[in-house]
Amino acid sequence: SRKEAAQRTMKLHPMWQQPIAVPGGHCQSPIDIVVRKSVFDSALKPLATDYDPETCQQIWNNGYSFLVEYDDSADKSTLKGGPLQDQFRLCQFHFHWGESNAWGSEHTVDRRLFPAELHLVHWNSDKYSLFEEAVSGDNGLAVIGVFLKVGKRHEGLQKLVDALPAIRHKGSVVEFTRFDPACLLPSNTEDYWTYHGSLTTPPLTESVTWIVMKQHIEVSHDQLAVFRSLLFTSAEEEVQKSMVNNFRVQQPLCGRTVRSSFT
Ligand SMILES: O=C1NC(=O)[C@@H](c2ccccc2)S1
Ligand SMILES: [Zn+2]
Repeated sequence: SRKEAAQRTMKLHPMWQQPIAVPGGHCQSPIDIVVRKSVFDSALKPLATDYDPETCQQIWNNGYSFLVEYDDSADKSTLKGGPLQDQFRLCQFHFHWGESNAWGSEHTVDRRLFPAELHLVHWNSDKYSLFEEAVSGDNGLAVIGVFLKVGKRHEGLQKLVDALPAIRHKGSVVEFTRFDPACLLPSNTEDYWTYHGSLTTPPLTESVTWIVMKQHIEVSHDQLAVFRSLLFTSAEEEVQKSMVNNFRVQQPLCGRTVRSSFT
């Protein structure tokens, strides 16, 4: 088809053919966080996460990233506080990364790129009864973004890294239990930027309260290399494409204010 021909010429994975714009989308993500333009808000509280490792269910390759999914049928792994008024349930976390350590994050800080970015995705269980409803609802989602830097090995991440070879191909899933995602948060959960934005993949809905942590976490070069051993493609496809550069480019701020919880 013309679309496939266009994708072939653009040599882009269908997913990452950057949509030119979302019709009427003035609150898109990710963005560049300009530190000196962020506005300190003393009303912003520390994050209050309360994650239950027993709700961890599986890890799978969805052809764009790998997701660790949690049982969100009850208020067991929750996020409150920060900029949020309501209680949010953790449904999954995943990462975005580059083919090299020079880039890979979705958000940037004063144009600085990080090699990867963790997203912990939560939905508003005070307002909605399902993630699918919250995705397109007002104040539906809260996503915590954590930057990754290459340095010392992250002991908590290793259990996840060891599971990746079993889900190399798109569509593969394995059981993954008793993982506490709190171990992936930086020690300082008081300092963050927050702004109103969107999902960074389709449906790109503008239902997200973004919470981007100021402090990064460190992972080793070898741990990040295992992320890059994953594939965008399923086992049947004749051409295997390595899962790298699965990030969206920064979007216009369109007059939005980024608040900071710290001075
Ligand atoms: O933070 C985000 N990262 C993504 O890949 C987007 C997404 C899309 C659908 C479900 C969960 C997350 S939104
Ligand atoms: Zn993401």
